[in-house]
Amino acid sequence: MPEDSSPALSPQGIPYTELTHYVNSDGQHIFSRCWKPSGPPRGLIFIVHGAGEHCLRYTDLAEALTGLNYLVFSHDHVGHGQSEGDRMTVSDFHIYVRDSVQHVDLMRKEHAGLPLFMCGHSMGGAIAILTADERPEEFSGVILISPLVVPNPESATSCKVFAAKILSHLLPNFSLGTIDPNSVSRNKEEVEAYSVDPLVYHGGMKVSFAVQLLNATARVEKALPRFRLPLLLLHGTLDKLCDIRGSHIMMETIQSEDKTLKVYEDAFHALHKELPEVTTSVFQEIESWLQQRIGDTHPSNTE
Ligand SMILES: O=C(c1ccc2nc(C3CCCCC3)oc2c1)N1CC(N2CCN(c3ncccn3)CC2)C1
Repeated sequence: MPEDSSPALSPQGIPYTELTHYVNSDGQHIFSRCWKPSGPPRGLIFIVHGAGEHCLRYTDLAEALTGLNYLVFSHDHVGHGQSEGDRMTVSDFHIYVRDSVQHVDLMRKEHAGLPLFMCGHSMGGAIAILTADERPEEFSGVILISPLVVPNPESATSCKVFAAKILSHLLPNFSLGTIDPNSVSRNKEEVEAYSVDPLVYHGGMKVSFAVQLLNATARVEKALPRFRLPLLLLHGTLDKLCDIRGSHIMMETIQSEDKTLKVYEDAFHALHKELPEVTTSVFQEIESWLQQRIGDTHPSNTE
């Protein structure tokens, strides 16, 4: 039987030969994106997106950072956006961490010696924490926007968790329903943009995926006492998806001496896609935090 010579296609039907990508250790094509500054980069920033979304949703943040001479890179996790894999499905949460470590290694080969920061949102925050736990020596700091650290106590009671784990074995694709984007951001334009984005997964969360998110929170809990990197945490008080309590627990548990928690009163989950006054502040906080921590040792940092 001749080998199949037709090019691999993205979920949207685009040949991967036309898309920037890398191939993960399961042979899956992972869509990747790099935003480059006009001049020599002074540092690298790896953006880690959350569940159901994709890396191109971080273009605004990436372009703000390239304007400050950072090189920004990201990818669509397996089963998300333009990467291969069943939609918002993963057999083990560690696959997201493994693929992130692979992308960091690929970028390190091209940009050795530059300080590297990670910025994760929601589930992407959990991936960032676990990636930092695997490769702490790689990173100069971590920025977390409403990270998934502990499950929301209302949505993950011990009874619901037990039921989810049983159901996950019997009916792994059973849908737990969808997230109402109006509960994630007060910005109606952002809600609309998210709701019509064809690269976003708009289906319900499978119970097997929710169990993987629970597994992630358990692994994060074990990793926190080992975390000692410089940290900027940003969280809204009215986050109904990832409880701000998780960020307070992180601040109390980690070994980092350099740690900052910026709380946004009355803000919802997607702080980087919230009301203009919130999102503007989030971008400014990130930029100034990076500015204070990027060593001036690198020639491009002497500007
Ligand atoms: O990573 C997540 C996410 C999604 C669902 C989750 N459920 C849990 C619980 C479930 C029970 C077990 C314990 C974990 O954690 C989640 C994290 N993301 C990224 C976020 N999305 C939401 C929609 N977005 C949005 N919506 C409106 C306007 C702009 N962006 C983009 C970000 C949600």
